[in-house]
Amino acid sequence: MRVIIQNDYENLSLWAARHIANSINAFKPTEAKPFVLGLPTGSSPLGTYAELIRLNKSGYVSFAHVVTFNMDEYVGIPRDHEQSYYTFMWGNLFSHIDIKKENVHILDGNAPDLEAECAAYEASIASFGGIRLFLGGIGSDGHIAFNEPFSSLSSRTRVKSLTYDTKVMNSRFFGNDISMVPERALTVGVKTVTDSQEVVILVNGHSKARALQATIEGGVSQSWTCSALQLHPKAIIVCDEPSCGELKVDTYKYFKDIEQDHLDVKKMLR
Ligand SMILES: N[C@@H]1[C@@H](O)[C@H](O)[C@@H](COP(=O)(O)O)O[C@@H]1O
Repeated sequence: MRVIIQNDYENLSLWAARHIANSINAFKPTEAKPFVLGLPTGSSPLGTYAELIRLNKSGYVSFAHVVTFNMDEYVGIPRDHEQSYYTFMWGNLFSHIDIKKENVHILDGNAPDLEAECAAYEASIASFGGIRLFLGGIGSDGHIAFNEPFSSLSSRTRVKSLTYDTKVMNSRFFGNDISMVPERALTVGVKTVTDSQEVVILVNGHSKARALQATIEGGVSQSWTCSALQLHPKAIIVCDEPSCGELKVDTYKYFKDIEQDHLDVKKMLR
């Protein structure tokens, strides 16, 4: 596992976006060989998306041959609801870049048969040869996508009931009214994420400090689904200083030292 510790959220976002853009450029995608990118919602990726938009508008990277799969979607709210992940993704990224509409994949939380929808999503990912890079965030209880604590570490895309904690956290987007937060979501599984060739997870702020500690220093456990990343051959955690508060001093120093030549976001622009 690599851990990139940036001073603040802005540099975390620049690092992640430039890493993604450089990965797309190095892959040299074409229509026949698209770059397959997994994407999250939430507040964590907003800065990364803003920088990806800027890099796209400046001509540094193109999404013309990028295929995306989003991590999750609420069940039972209309697609055009202001809190649907569909609305979030088009508002915060897709409408501002040169991606083709047909290359965007988002789970349909209103599908008549939710299980069939999830199975079709896994099949669609497989039809593109799997995901090349999965970008993710993390919940304060360590969930990735909506893989709540005690989700199987070999889980696949499925319907999940949201925990009370997650509903409380997400109620801030629903007028602070927990009863307005959907009870269920469709989500890719832990294994769907860890099957990707590379996983990049954004972790920022004090509220994520325990989750970061569990991700890096804890044992692999279904009680912190983020810990499954320890078994991944190419996982990168991009975090800020406030989220490092629960790490051992030695752990912190180790990653600062070993990554010291890879932290300067200015040097990432080619
Ligand atoms: N399903 C999403 C996750 O994908 C996200 O990582 C998490 C953290 O959100 P935030 O980035 O706003 O802290 O929230 C939700 O539960």
